[in-house]
Amino acid sequence: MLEKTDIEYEKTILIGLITKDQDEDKSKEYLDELEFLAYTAGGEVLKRFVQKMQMPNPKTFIGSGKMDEVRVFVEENEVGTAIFDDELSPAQQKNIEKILRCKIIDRTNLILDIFAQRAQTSYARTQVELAQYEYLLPRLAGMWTHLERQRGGIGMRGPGETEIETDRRIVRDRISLLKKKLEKIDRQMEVQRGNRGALVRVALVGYTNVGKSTLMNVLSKSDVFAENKLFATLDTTVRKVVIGNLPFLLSDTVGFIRKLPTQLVESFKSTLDEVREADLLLHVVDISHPSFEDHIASVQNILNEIDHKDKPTLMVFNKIDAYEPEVIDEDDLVTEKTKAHYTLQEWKKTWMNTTNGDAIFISAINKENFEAFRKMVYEKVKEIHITRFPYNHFLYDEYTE
Ligand SMILES: Nc1nc2c(ncn2[C@@H]2O[C@H](COP(=O)(O)OP(=O)(O)OP(=O)(O)O)[C@@H](O)[C@H]2O)c(=O)[nH]1
Repeated sequence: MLEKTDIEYEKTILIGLITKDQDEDKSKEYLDELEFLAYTAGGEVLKRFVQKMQMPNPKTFIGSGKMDEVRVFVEENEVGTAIFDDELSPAQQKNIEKILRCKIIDRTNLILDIFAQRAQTSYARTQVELAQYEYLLPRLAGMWTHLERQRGGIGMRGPGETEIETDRRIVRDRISLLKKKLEKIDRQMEVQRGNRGALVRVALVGYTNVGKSTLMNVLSKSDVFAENKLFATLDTTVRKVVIGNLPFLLSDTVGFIRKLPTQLVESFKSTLDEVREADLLLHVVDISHPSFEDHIASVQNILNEIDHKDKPTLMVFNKIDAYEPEVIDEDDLVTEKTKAHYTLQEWKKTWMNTTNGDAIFISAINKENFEAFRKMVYEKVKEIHITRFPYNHFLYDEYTE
């Protein structure tokens, strides 16, 4: 496991906006997440700069006065990297580099970088490399030319500098080569999936760091990599799990995040096929996270994008051990909605109603409510099994712990 002392952290600043559709609290939450991403990528955040603006400045993202303040801070503190909380256009990136003269990374680039750092297998590496080249292609002209001396670290993993600076044609060739390589592996994986026979397939989905791998471990008693950093899992792990006497296949796949770069959704299509072909989704949510409702919406958006919004889904609210009730001012308790979000108990009621009972509240770490969860998964898998194989009365008589 990577501890903070194992690597040298890069001096980093974050830059975000408070816009008309994003209030101060939201902006803080987004920057908290960006800081966690930066930390995962190897950055130590010295300061956050936030500006209130109707919309991003088309030339430099933030206004010129603010940019001056940032420039002075960067110079005085020898900041190596400035991370912007949105995707920058190639022109914005170039203009900002000229002013700040440090590495300029946007949210998309940062996520791609973490994926590059985390990719373990040649398949995951190929998928990330493809996404990185697709991100780079429109940004090639004249990019980073004055930054040669500062290469390495955040945002610089993956395609090497010679490729970055060669012309678009070579990059396009590389893209089509990688696509062909992926297609070949995809076909092999399709065959593998086809060979898995008649077992019901269950897929864990959810925002990054919600506890999917931990849950996979406790359900299958295996040893899947779980870490308190984002995107610990990039490759899909599939395990056979038996609950009671009913076997099924459980897959743990890449975590989702707000504004997951489209290049990544595209190149991870086949990893996500595991989700597409699942009979049942376990949508894991970290209920102790203040933005968990936004996370649910982000996951649902990505599921819509990959076209399976209507799949049977069990909402699994994890980390109830870490849930802290929101402290709400007495005066705020006037509306039913506010009241309903007050305690874990009230949350349970709300979600049980919203999901018609397809929700469960657990702690994967200390196994709280775990037997009820196992039983619920068992019942759902059994239901699917019976519908699919009405004549195969199988072994499932009763659920046993
Ligand atoms: N307090 C608490 N922490 C948990 C619980 N379940 C998991 N965690 C922790 O949450 C962190 C993330 O867990 P993972 O299992 O790696 O999460 P993941 O969803 O697979 O993460 P990605 O690979 O980023 O998608 C780890 O530090 C876990 O120990 C829980 O029930 N309670």
